[in-house]
Amino acid sequence: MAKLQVAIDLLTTEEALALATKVAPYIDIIELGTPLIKSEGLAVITAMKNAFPDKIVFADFKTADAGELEADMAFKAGADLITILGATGDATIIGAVKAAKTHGKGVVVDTIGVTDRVKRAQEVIALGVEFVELHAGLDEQAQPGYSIQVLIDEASRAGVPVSIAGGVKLSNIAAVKASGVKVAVAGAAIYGAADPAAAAKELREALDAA
Ligand SMILES: O=C([C@H](O)CO)[C@H](O)[C@H](O)COP(=O)(O)O
Repeated sequence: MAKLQVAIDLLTTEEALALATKVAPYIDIIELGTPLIKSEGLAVITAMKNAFPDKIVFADFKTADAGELEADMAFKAGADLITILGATGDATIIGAVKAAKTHGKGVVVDTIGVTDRVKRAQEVIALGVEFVELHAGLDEQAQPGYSIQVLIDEASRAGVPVSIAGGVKLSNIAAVKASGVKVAVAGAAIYGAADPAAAAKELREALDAA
């Protein structure tokens, strides 16, 4: 069964907790977006884990260096998963995996900025990461001609555990699931909806039905 992850790209702990409260019944993983963590610091991780101890709390650090140190910081604050950039060197990923093993937590590699996402996903899985996020970030999504189909095609041939992030919404979540992903990540489709709870419920139902 594919998991549903809500990516919270809001800027305050108060807003993030309010959104999570609305959508928690329908989602498995609560992602604290990079802008949110930069705005609120490690305290937002602790606040979210304390409020939702049964959810997987995902700290989108996008770490590029000092992997062991930054992962240790995130896990001590309450994160269950942390992202490390796939574009960085293996040593940073290996360090984060070491910290994850110490804490009994996990590392996700984010392929933002990686040219050959499938090749890099296959490489880093061998380093002990939980799964790889095939990710077109907000800036890449804004480029003319962007289509999530690229990520769906990559997931279909990855052959390793992956998630897709980059414009997941109701109209494409069945195709995202059919590609074999472990996790479907939806940000704006939930936090930008007029009724986030209804949007999360529809995505959950579509994911489970597909
Ligand atoms: O990770 C993200 C981005 O880099 C900003 O932090 C987004 O949360 C991710 O792209 C998912 O969001 P949507 O594309 O809006 O679904």
